[in-house]
Amino acid sequence: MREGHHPRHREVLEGFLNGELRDYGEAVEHRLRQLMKSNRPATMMEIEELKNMSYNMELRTTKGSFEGYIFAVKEGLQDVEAELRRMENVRNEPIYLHVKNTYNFRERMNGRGNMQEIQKQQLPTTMACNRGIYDTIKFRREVMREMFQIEQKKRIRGKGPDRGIIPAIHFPLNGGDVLEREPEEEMNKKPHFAVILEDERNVNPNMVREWRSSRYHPYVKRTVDKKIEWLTEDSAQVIYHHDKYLLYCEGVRLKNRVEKLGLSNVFVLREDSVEQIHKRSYHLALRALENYGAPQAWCEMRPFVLSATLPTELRHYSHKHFIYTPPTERLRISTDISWSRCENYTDFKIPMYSDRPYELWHNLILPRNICFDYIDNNIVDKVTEPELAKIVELASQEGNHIKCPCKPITPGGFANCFENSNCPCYKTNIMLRKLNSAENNKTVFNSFDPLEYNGDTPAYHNHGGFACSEICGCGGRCNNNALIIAQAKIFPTEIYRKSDLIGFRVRATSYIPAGTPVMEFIGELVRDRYVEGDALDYSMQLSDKMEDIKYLLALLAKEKVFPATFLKQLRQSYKEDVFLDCLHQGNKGRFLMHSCVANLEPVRIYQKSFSPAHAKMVMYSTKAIMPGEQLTLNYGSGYVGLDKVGCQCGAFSCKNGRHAGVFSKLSVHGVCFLADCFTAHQIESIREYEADREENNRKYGRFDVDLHRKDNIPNIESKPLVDRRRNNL
Ligand SMILES: C[S@@+](CC[C@H](N)C(=O)[O-])C[C@H]1O[C@@H](n2cnc3c(N)ncnc32)[C@H](O)[C@@H]1O
Repeated sequence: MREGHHPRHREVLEGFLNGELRDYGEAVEHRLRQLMKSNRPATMMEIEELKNMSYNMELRTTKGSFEGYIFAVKEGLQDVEAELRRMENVRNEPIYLHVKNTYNFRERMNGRGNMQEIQKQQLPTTMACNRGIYDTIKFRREVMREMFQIEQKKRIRGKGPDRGIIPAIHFPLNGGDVLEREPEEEMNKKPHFAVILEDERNVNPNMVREWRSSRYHPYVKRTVDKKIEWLTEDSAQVIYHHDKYLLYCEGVRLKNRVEKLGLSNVFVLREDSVEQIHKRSYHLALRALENYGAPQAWCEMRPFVLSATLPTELRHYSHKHFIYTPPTERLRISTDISWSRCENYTDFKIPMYSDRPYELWHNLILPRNICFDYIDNNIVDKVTEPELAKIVELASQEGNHIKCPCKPITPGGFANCFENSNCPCYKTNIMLRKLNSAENNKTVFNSFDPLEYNGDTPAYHNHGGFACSEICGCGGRCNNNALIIAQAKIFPTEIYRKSDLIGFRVRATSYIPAGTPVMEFIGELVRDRYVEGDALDYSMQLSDKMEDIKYLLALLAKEKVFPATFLKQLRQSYKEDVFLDCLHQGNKGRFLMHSCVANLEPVRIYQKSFSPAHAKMVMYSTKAIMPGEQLTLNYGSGYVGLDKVGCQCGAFSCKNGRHAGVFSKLSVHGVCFLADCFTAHQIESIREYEADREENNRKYGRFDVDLHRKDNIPNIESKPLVDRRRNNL
């Protein structure tokens, strides 16, 4: 190869000629034809010359390989669309769009602002398909249409400084290029086609920077087939220490993370008293019995009398050990299912394992539905959910949102918004207690104290909190933000499967105290009508049109929280039930299984305003969760997805379990009996955990060693048994 030549330049030229350069006018076309005729590869200089001629065309070469090109939309979009289709056919996969500078373009079109100002702002708008693969094409068309309309209004053919404002659609040639999306920070500044709720706020400002600079992993936005291929290629058999060392390490990891986020002075892993445990057990018992559908005979909670041993009825279902010992040899499918989203955080990774007996890396079979793109914030597709997108925009106007002016006492510290009667956010938080019909409802939604339900059994419409956010004076760093711990992702977890029957699940790999906001359930906000097919198994209801209008909106109206006009619009956003769909995009919440005695309970926490798009689904622990325990949710009695195989949760009071008959005809005292069982079970497990921790501390050193020492993060795993290199991807 001669110097200055690129092996693929000829291909590029052909591409230009056949496709995107067609509209660049005669001069460009003529030059191109000349070059083609010369029957030799074009030089870099010639390409440069062409680039200058077609002022808005950019050929990008990175590390000697042609990665993609930019179309300038000049005459019309039909050609571009035809080219898109052609490329999709050739590559047999959808092409994702990357749209730049459309905002500036639009501003200019509307004749607003002076050009220099607009140039200075340079607010690129990046758009990527939100609804996953199946809606790509639809979404793309919408974008096309919108751009075409803009283009029709006025055509700009100027040169020089104007060139930056021509809308360009970037069609990556290889999947890897997709990772060149703008950081989401940019997307949030001026969303044009897609509305992204929330910025990537985290409690540690340093982290935000790191986070934003992180790039997408090439895995993200691949087709499902490619993803399966990728995961299969990446899988490796690994050996772990066969004692509890792994769990000890996970404990250290948790501590490190708490420390790193500056939470160690405010958040403590607290253990409940026996009375508190029993109170939670009573709620668990009520909730477990809801699975039976029929009205139960309730009884007043009675005090728990600690007996020395577990009740015999409970013995058969409680494991011999509450603390799990990880298998020595495992098939690791991924070191981190959040991919490079979190690559800078060695402490925060979500590995995925297959622990099926006899499964080895060469006979690994993965189901398609494990493929998804990891996201941190709920998203709304402006095209499919215009109402929700609109209400988010409206809520950003003064008077339509709630924020506080509070400031932290010491710089970098936490503000005391909670129990500050002047804080509007705190007052709203307390106002929500009125949703609960219980007389003495004191359910506390603050940042660091364990959540305790008082009164009613938990349900969306009668329990919820309001949290400070980044628009407040405190920036959300205060004690009135129940989302802090969940969003800090301090609890290490792993995804694993043991049998085909129930697929992949989530387990905690460290201790989680009761009443803690463990994680958020993240997904795409969609209306009821879009939840179909596989999405039925991966969606969670976020708002209920009947209940929410009856309770939540009625309360907001009564308390005159918002102006009447906004309240009316708010009501519109509750016209249909809204779900969080995490089939294509979500977080680890999509792997949560159902249990008749679930250890997580979803609670809605609102921020800024009160539309479904402002609600966060936070998973609180209903009891102390032991290291290695599976994280579960109660899917509710309406969920029919378990009917095929029957519930496999294995809980004592499971509706598919041995004792189902007993629980369906439970006497008044049965609830108390069940609560007693749960309490005894928990006391035993906490006792075992403490003994285990003591033993680990003796064996491996203190748990609370100097957290800043690098060698404090032990190397928990040995090398893969088989060295496998990625090829052909
Ligand atoms: C949200 S997904 C959970 C993740 C899923 N196991 C996977 O591998 O992607 C829900 C599906 O998991 C299965 N599932 C969840 N809980 C179950 C249970 N207790 N018993 C049996 N299957 C369950 C059902 O097939 C259900 O439709």
